[in-house]
Amino acid sequence: MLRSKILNRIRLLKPVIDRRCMSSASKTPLTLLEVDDKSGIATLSLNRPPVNSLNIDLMNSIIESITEIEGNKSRGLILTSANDRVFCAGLDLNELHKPNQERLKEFWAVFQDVWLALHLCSVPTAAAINGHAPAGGCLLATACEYRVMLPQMTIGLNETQFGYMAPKWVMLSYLSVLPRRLAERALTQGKLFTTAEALDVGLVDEIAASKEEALAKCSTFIDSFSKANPLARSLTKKQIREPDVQKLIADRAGDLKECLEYINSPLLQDGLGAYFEALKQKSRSKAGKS
Ligand SMILES: CCCCC/C=C\CCC/C=C/CC(=O)SCCNC(=O)CCNC(=O)[C@H](O)C(C)(C)COP(=O)(O)OP(=O)(O)OC[C@H]1O[C@@H](n2cnc3c(N)ncnc32)[C@H](O)[C@@H]1OP(=O)(O)O
Repeated sequence: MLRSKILNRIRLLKPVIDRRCMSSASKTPLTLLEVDDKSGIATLSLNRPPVNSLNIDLMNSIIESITEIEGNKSRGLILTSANDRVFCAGLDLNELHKPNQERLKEFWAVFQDVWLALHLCSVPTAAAINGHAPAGGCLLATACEYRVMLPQMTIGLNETQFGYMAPKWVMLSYLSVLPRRLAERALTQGKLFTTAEALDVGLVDEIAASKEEALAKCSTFIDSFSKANPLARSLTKKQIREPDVQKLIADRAGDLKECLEYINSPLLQDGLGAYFEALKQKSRSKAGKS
């Protein structure tokens, strides 16, 4: 079966699930996993300061946590952030800018893996988006089945704003939640939706006033499956998601090759360099360092 093939592959890649990746700087875990004894719902918090940008270690940690959740019979998974301002800033730009080629190959393969693991997770999944969720952050949220977002945040696939085109399978996540015409416009504009706009177009399902409320609303969504047989539910989810998943699985190597060429092209490297520098400059000005 497709799902078990992928999960087996993930397990082969990561045979020890209890050794969750640690941040090399602080030795704190990059994800925090808590399972509520009463509800059986697992909360997975991204914990890579300052902005939960996705590097190889964080993505591996997410995959390991999902594998653990599927193994420990949790009833559902809520994805959230340990940071009050940022859900996830997307891919770590350090991995994309002037990359080491071998590391870039590994990075892209793990990026594909994390999308597959979240997309095919057998238990109900919901994102409590308690901060900004640009690019890869939006991708994690849209791979979940339900989204609850805090006010005054932003979410969207903004790749064209920094000179990139989102890969085909990333676009599919958008198409699974937005009508085609709207997805096309938002993708080409690189639009970041405010929370209110995201609710209006259906990119998120609900707004919550606080993180606690967002978690509670995600739990209510997960509870809505209490009358569904878990196996039948997960097979149905898999069946619906299979065409999108197959598009990536059928050509992972081709996707990797295209991405490497694309990411390495001088024009895109220059654009990304300028974007990243502007981001650092903004951060320095905020801190009063310039
Ligand atoms: C033909 C085939 C085509 C195939 C396509 C191939 C390839 C396409 C690849 C493109 C895919 C991209 C997906 C991505 O996810 S790329 C990442 C995009 N992310 C963003 O644009 C977000 C950028 N960040 C922000 O907008 C803000 O940081 C914020 C998330 C809104 C948070 O704002 P704030 O709280 O004010 O924090 P700061 O801005 O001050 O940042 C603090 C700190 O963090 C650094 N940083 C922020 N984002 C990233 C990041 N994504 N990666 C690495 N570092 C990041 C920022 O520089 C500050 O650090 P310093 O203080 O050290 O400067």
